Amino acid sequence: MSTTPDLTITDVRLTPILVADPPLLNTQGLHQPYTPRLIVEVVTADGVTGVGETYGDAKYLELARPFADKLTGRQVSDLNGLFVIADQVAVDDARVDDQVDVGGLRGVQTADKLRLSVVSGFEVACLDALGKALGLPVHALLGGKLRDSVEYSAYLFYKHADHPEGIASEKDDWGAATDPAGVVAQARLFHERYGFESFKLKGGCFAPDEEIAAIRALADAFPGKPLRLDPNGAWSVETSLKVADALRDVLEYLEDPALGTPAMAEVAASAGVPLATNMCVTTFAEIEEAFRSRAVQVVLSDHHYWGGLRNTQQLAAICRTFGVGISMHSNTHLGISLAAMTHVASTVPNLHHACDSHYPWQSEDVLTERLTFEGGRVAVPDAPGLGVELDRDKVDALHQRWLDPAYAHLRDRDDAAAMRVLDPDWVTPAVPRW
Ligand SMILES: O=C([O-])C(=O)C[C@H](O)[C@@H](O)C(=O)[O-]
Ligand SMILES: [Mg+2]
Repeated sequence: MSTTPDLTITDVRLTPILVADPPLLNTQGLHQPYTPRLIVEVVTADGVTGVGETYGDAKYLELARPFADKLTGRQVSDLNGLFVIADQVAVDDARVDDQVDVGGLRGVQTADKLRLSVVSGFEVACLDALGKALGLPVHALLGGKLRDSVEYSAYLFYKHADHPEGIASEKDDWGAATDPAGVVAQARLFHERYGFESFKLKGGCFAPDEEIAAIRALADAFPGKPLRLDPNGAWSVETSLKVADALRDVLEYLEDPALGTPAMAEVAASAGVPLATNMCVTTFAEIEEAFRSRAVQVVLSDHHYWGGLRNTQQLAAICRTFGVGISMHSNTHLGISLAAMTHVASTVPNLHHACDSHYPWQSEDVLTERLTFEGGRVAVPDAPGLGVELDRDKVDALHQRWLDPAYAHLRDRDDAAAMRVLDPDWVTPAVPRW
C-alpha cells in the first residue's frame, strides 16, 4: 500500500562555491579564473533532497540566507508561496541603486530581479524534491515534455590560452582564439566534441570589422549553419546597422547589438535581421515597451533571473502571443542548471532556436555524472526530479575554495578586475564602444 509522501521542508542547505572559468573575453573585460555559484538543497521530512543552483555573488547570498530561514515547515509543492516569501525579504538599496550586474551583461538590476534570481534556485530545488517524492521528472511537473531532447548552440568566445601568469587558475585545452582562424578552430572543436550545429560568437571585444570577418570565416567553414553574434550592447545604432548589412545573409539573429530598448528598436526597424536579447528584456516589466516598439524578435530567457522554470513558461506564453521567439540565455552555470534548462525547454512549444549554454566551458561540476551533448542536444531526463545527482565531495571541495581567504576577492564576479591584471589601465568601456 503506498503512503502519501511528507513534503514538509525540514532543512535547507546553502553552499557557495567557486568554479573554474577559462580566460574568456567579453566587452566588459575578462572572466576571472574562478566564478561564484550558489548550490541550494531543500530536504523534506521523508529525507528527500532537492537541488538547485543560482548566481553566487554576495548580493544573492545576502538574500538567499534570510529566504532559506523562512522555508522550513513549508511544503516543497508550495511553489507560488516562494514568491510571497521573496517579497518579505528586504533588499539593501545600495545593492540595486544605480547598479548593474557584471557591468550590465545581465541587464537591468532591480530589487525584484535580485529576489527572483534567488527564488529560481529554490524553485528548482523544490521541483527536484517534489519530483523525487512523487516519482515524476520535473518536465512532468511542468506539464509534460514536447520533445525528447533539447538543442544547444556552441557558445564561442574570444579567449586567451591561459589566465595571466602567476594567477591561480585551472588549465583548459581550448587554446587561444583572438582572430577569425582561432574562432573557426574553436568552433571545429565544439562541433567535434559536442556535435553542435549552430554557433554563437560573443562579440564586442574587437573592432566590429574583425568580428564581421570572424563570422564570415565561420560561414565559410560551416556553410548554411545558423550563426549569431552578441556584442552585449557595445555598438551604436549606426555600427549595428553596418554589421547587420555585412552579415545579413548568414546570421540567424543579431543579439543585443545596441544598449536599451529605444536603440534596439531603431536597429530592428531597418536591420533586416532578427534581433535577440538577454539585456533589454530581462523582467516582465520590460516586455511591453520592447514588444510595442518591435525592438526584439527573440527573447533569451535566463530562468535564474526570470524567477524560475514556471516563470519561463509564462514568458514563453507571452512571447507566443505577440509572435516573438523564445530561447534560453546562459551564464557560467553547472549541470544542475543545465538539467533545469533542459526540462523547461522541453515543455515550451514555441522553441525554434538552439539554446545557449556555457556548460562546455565549465570543466568542474557538482554532479556525480556530467550531462552530455549528443549531436548538440541534451536528452531530457526522465528519472524522478531533475534526474541528476549531487556529488557531495565535489561540492565540499569547491566550497573549500570559496572559504579560502586566498580566493576571497573572487566571490563577486568582476570581469573588469580580471582585465586589469593584464592591463592595469583597463577601464570598463563607455557605451557605445564602437
Ligand atoms: O548572452 C549573453 O549576453 C551572456 O551570456 C552574458 C554573459 O555574461 C557572457 O557575456 C559572459 O559570461 O561573458
Ligand atoms: Mg547575450
